[in-house]
Amino acid sequence: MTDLQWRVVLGADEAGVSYKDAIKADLLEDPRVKEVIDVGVNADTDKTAYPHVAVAAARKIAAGEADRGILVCGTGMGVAIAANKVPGIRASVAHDSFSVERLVLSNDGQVLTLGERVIGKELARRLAKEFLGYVFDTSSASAAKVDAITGYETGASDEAGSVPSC
Ligand SMILES: O=C[C@H](O)[C@H](O)COP(=O)(O)O
Repeated sequence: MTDLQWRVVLGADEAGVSYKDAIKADLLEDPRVKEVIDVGVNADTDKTAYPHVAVAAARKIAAGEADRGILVCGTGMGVAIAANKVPGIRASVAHDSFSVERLVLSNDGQVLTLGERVIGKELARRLAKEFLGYVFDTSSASAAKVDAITGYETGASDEAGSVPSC
């Protein structure tokens, strides 16, 4: 991102709050970030289940109130599965640099999810920073594939029994 600045929504459950707060501190110092929206939880004593946090965050993006999301739970998987239930949201766990790159450049993913019980804090912080360094190219060859995902979500491109090339 060059002249634009991100509005980033953050969320975590009790298992991810420590990393979420570390990433939040980083983002508040990041000149590429103009707004951080924290939907919680804010303490590991808060037992709000991860689907509620993930959907609340994803809805901010779907509503146009945030551009990107970073969600943390124990594995990153539960928050990804939940966030993907919100129409228009593409979320995935990514625990290496290449996957973070492809989450944006291949899949136009708006939500990166991380597992606090899986990777180290410094890697999580680095991946969060890298995530904001990529912008999907709508003129790329990947765009039609992302459009196909959207088509299955909306029903627009569902052709029963057929497997189109793209
Ligand atoms: O995907 C789920 C997360 O890892 C969560 O933090 C822990 O969920 P659990 O308590 O159901 O294992």
